Amino acid sequence: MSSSSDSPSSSNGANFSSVPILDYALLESSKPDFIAQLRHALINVGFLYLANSPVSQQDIAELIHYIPKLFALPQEEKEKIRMVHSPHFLGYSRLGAELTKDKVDHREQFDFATRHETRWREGEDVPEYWRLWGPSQWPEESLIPGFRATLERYLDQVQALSYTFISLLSESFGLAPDALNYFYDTEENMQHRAKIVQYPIVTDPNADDQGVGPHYDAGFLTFLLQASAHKGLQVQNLTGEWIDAPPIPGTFVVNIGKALEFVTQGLARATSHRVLSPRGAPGEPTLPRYSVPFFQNISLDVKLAEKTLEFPPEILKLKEGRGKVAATDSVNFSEFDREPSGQVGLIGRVKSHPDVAQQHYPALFKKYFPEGLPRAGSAY
Ligand SMILES: O=C(O)CCC(=O)C(=O)O
Ligand SMILES: [Fe+2]
Repeated sequence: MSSSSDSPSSSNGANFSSVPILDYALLESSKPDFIAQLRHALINVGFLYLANSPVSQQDIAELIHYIPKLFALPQEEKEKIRMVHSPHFLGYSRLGAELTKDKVDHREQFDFATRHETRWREGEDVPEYWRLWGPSQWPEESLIPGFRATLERYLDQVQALSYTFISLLSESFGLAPDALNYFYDTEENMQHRAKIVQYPIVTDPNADDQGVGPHYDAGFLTFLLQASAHKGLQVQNLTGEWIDAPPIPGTFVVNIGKALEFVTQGLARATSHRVLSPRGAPGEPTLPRYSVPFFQNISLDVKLAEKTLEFPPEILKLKEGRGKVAATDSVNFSEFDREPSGQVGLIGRVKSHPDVAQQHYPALFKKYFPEGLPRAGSAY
């Protein structure tokens, strides 16, 4: 892939006006160039497109083909796998179930995750946050045959890519490829999450256009598949301007979560982003926008402040070139350094999905919602 926006010099260090495109094939032909472009994108932008990844394009096409069918399932079938039935916060969420910055997000979604048997057992002396991870809820196979196998195949591949990518990131910051392994558990004790999201078209010109409000992702890396042709995803640059990140077929959008920003001492930027609802102009298609974000997690038990990575001084200096990062609004993540990451994650989920918490985590529910169930969860 060639584009004027993929060279490190095309967006200046202090700010950015487009999201860089990295070509995974460059790893084979010229690894040092790939690593240099990656370093630039991580430090100065915090967002990048990844073209020619090893994830099978055929599997991606198959997954995309299933998405409208998933949302078109009878409402009662979707309700059968509502998130409220899952102590692992996996399953279906209706349109308008979540708030970001006190406004309703105009999206409907399913939360799925990579295969995992929960390690939490009732009555055993194990941390409650272990219960955060466990099996997904799947729609009835006969209603959408092959969907589960397709999604699992996709998640396996994105999971593998996410581990490779984190070792490339370590190299780009002058560390050994396995320097970040400390933050993961053994493979069978890890679980990563994904959502399949539908953003309906908003036709009323006066209606609010918040698909999802401005936020940071929480974990290490996000791999976003934009699964329809709509624009809508936007990324905030250092001066606060919103930059479009339109779908580019055959690519992932990769971005950094707050936990990775923390452990890399701010070298890898977590960048604020949002989605505007697609607008239905007369004569234009009325199909919704679809996306599939994959969130790479870290070990539930790890405390971020336990491990200080030693970056070469010349790498740390590169942060100076980008100027001051605007004040972050990271209320949700302030406990990261002191608490096990699973505890931080559990509290975040409880706040976002109070109905699930009321059902499965009554003590935490009481603590965070002493007045009872609010109208919707509030993520940020
Ligand atoms: O749907 C998208 O394009 C982005 C979604 C997102 O940022 C999120 O769910 O964290
Ligand atoms: Fe996000």
